[in-house]
Amino acid sequence: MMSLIELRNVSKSFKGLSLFENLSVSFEKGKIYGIVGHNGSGKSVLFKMMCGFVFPDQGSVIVNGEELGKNKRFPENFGIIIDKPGYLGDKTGFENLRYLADIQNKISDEKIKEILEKVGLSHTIMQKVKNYSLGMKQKLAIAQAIMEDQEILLLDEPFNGLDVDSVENIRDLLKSLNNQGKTIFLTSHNNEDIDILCDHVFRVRNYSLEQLK
Ligand SMILES: Nc1ncnc2c1ncn2[C@@H]1O[C@H](COP(=O)(O)OP(=O)(O)OP(=O)(O)O)[C@@H](O)[C@H]1O
Repeated sequence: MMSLIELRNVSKSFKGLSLFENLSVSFEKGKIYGIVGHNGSGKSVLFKMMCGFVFPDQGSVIVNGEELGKNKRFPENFGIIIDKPGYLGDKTGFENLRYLADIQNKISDEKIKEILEKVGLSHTIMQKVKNYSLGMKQKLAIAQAIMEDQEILLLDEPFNGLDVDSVENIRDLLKSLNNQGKTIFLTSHNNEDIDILCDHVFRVRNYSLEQLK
């Protein structure tokens, strides 16, 4: 079976800080993958290379059979949370999603409302994002990542700042997206999230990925 995403002999460093050396790994469609590792080990950089935000110094990243950076500058089909997403503070959560949706595709207002409901933000629809709590911003980031029905989700710390019930809700949401065939990659410093959700788990170690599950 063709891999969904393959990294071939990838090396990446920043100003003498080596993060990956000759990393080769492949990921299949339809799974939930967990990526764990120490602060600063390179999890976010890995995600950025997988979606073409950052290019490896050496080696290649192949998504759906196409090498990133060759013909494809930017792969479609990724829903992404990496770093803190920049929002327009003076706009409501709804308006922020509306704005992002207009840049990319056409999404109906109903669909945006449905997504806000799914992540647990339907009651804050009239509230400005600058007044959102940490957890509310995190839910908005999740909404942004999933609203276009993207096939591949790269979610860096999706549970950050969420209360217990919200963690449950988002876990269920991710499972249902996975049941619909989406491939999900997530990082977490919480082992329970990783254990409960992930089919496979990799740890960033020795400038490479070590498979734990
Ligand atoms: N554009 C960049 N320029 C220079 N250094 C960078 C750049 N991007 C990342 N780094 C460095 O690469 C290392 C890995 O960063 P990364 O964000 O991938 O870590 P992480 O594993 O996601 O950490 P955390 O668990 O804290 O989120 C860090 O030391 C970071 O400072």
